[in-house]
Amino acid sequence: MVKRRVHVAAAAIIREDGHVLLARRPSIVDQGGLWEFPGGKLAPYETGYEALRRELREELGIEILRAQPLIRVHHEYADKRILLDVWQVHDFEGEPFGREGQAVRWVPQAELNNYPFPEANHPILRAVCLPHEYLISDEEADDTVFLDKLERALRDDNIRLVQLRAKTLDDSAYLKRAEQALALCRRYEARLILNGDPALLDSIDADGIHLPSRVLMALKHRPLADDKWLGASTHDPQQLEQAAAIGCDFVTFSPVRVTPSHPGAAPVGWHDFQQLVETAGMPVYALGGVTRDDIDQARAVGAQGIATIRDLWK
Ligand SMILES: Nc1nc2c([nH]c(=O)n2[C@H]2C[C@H](O)[C@@H](COP(=O)(O)OP(=O)(O)OP(=O)(O)O)O2)c(=O)[nH]1
Ligand SMILES: [Mg+2]
Repeated sequence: MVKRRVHVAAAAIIREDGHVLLARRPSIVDQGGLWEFPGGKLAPYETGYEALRRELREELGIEILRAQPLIRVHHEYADKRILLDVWQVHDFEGEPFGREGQAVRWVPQAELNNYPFPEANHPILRAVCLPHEYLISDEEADDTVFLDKLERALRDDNIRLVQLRAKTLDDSAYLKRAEQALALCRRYEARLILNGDPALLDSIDADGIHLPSRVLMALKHRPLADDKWLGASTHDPQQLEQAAAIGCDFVTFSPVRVTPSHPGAAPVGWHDFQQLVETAGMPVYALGGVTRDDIDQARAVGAQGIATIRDLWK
């Protein structure tokens, strides 16, 4: 049987207080009774954005004023192949309500896990909960200098996702720094991801682990519980596939551009990056020679956003 292909535009409407708008699919339709991001199938000749605007008029009675791509998810159901083309809606007119009688609810991000979603939605939930900038900390000999720089990024640049990368520290110095960094991140409600062995989380209750690509490629299973974040560094299609196979929640992909830190590495460029992100099946941060000024460009080609050391670690 040749499976039907379905292209669906859906909306992640995230309020300023972080609540996300969900709707419940009527019990009689496909995936009935499950919660979803409002939206629906593209009509012939419609673009994703046009379909999004029409569906939200029809389903919620709102008029979208501004939206940006969030993530594209390809998923195979038993009866069809689906592309979920998900947009983050930044601005709309009207008060959303269930125009087709469906339940509609603003849900705090922390409670999203309590709602049953269709299988394809897993990466969307990751994308909704992750910020668009990922700060990777630089090598820093002194703890006090390190903490000052970290606090500056949290306070002045509003960073909410931090990777503690410190290859030059030994284990005990790393743990000591991680504890201090975690306390600081907690104060700013930022997440701290440790770069290293998953067993680090037994000693310190950080928010997750970031795997170097070499470690990623050696794993057979996801090495973390589901309530922690698992990230990984990737540089080619095989590593992206492996990240999906072991259930990573997000990845960085590098180098996208020429970067002084890795002068020998061939940059992939935005065009090829877009092809890689399209089938990644999880949020991807562009890394390598990119700055905050590149966030819109990165998102336009499907990325979650950018990851950087240089631009945010000052
Ligand atoms: N809108 C939406 N659809 C989703 C999500 N997750 C997911 O697997 N789907 C699937 C379920 C359906 O097979 C398909 C969306 O179709 P739909 O029934 O909403 O399409 P539509 O609004 O155009 O409705 P219809 O006129 O075809 O009945 O995508 C999601 O988060 N939002
Ligand atoms: Mg619909």
